[in-house]
Amino acid sequence: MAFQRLDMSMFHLESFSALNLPLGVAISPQTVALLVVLGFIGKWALDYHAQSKIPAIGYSSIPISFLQTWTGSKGFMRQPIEFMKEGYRKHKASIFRIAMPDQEWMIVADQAKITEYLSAPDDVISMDDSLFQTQYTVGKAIADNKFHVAVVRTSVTQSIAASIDTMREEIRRTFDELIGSPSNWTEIPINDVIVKCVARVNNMVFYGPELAYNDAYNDNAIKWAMDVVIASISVRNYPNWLKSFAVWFTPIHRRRKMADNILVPIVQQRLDATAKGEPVRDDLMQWLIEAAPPAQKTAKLIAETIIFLDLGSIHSTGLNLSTAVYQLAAEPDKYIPALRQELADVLSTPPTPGQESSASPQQTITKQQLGQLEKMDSFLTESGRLFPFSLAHVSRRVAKPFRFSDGTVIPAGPMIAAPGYVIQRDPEIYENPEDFDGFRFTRQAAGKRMHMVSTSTENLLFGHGRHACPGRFFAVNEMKLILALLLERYDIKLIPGTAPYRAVIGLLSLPESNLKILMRLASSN
Ligand code: HEM
Repeated sequence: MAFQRLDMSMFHLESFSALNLPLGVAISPQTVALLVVLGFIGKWALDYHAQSKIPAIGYSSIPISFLQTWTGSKGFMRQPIEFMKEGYRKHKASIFRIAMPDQEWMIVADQAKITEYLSAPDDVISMDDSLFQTQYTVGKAIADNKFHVAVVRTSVTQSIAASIDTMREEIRRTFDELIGSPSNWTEIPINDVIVKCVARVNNMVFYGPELAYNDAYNDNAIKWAMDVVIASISVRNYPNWLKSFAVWFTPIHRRRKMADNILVPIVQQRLDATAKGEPVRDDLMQWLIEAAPPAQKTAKLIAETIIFLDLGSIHSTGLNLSTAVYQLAAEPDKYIPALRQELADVLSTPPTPGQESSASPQQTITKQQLGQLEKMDSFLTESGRLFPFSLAHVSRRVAKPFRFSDGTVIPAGPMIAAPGYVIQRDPEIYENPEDFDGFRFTRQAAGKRMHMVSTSTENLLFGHGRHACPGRFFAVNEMKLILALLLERYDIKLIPGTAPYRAVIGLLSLPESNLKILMRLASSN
């Protein structure tokens, strides 16, 4: 992006002004300035030549790169959804460009091309220099080591069935504490309840009671996500070598220190116990310790990985579920009786023997039964389809020039993404796509049914391809458990005169998280 280049040039200009070449040839500041300006113009010309083949949305027609992107970004920030729709309508079979204030994005509308760029090697189309600048906001170890991805995909997923009793117990405890048993309609800040519930359930299952019942840690983990967003926006335009320092001046620095203070001693205890061969909890902390490469097996680096996983798991699960609950509260009569009936039917059918070997005899619901809740699955999938968090999905950085099979070249530098929001509202893919149709997916033929955990280029909530979210199996079971207990225990509806709405800021689309709903004990309780 032009602004970025300009800043870099200014920086180089200052440091070169003191430069003396060998053999006593001194370069005057004027010469350096001229070289930098020529370099800037040359690079701009090359970039402009390479990128101008990709059609842009909302750019001015004046052929000056930074003026074009500046106009484009001003328009995009004002009407992001309209820009995305326009790009998709005009270039559905190809690629279009949009500008954000800090950088340019290549939006790949064609589904075959989405598959192509997702199949490119990581050093060409990279996840690392990502939207959240994780190597600076969370820590470099995360960017360098990916062992946690396999741990989540395998060990966490395999542990779901055995964790269900613990999860349900924590959900019940959180509901008792934060909602109680109101016999009359009572206003409840449901998003707060759900996010706290998810934080507590995850920390209990993954790391044990010491973290799950540490309010300071949970509170920090909940606020962590927003501070990472603020920090990533603040540091993105600095040169890479300055970003680690710039992060000190953002709120994430204080939060990271606080998390470290709590976490590092706990992880250290676990490392010591493991080294001495003492009995330890069989949980995510332990699986991470076991999977970490030797150089990564320190309390500091394991703690960093835990913080990163908190960041990826708590808010995404919480906000997705809150979005679905707002929809439920908007149309309680249409959906609540049918979802309760399905739950009752499934619970009255005993699990197939042998399929739930890890379920305890007193378990109230099993993983197998959660999998049979087709209406609930469809309801959650529909909520994710219509109300994703972002207008752009599977976002990556083009680290090296990338050539599509039709010859289109994307130069190194910009972000690349798929327009998930508009794809998921495409009438050629979904009938009446702008309507919330909670049981839409139950009408699909059994073998071809889209489920919440399915990923495809038409359903991008959890990403797609080899980096698709490895925690989605855990997240979906957790969401179903929370929703099932909510339906069993409470009636819900919107406060008259209110309606769920979303704030769209640039590429982000978030639910109004302060919206309260009315809740009371269900009439049958
Ligand atoms: C509803 C909840 C969740 C949503 C919507 C979600 C969404 C996503 C998305 C969109 C990606 C990027 C995929 C891509 O670009 O292709 C991702 C990656 C990831 N998610 Fe999730 N996630 C959720 C829950 C979780 C949970 C519970 C965990 C851990 C227990 C988790 C761990 C991860 C990890 C480790 C990655 C990085 C994968 C990689 O680098 O290959 N997520 N998630």
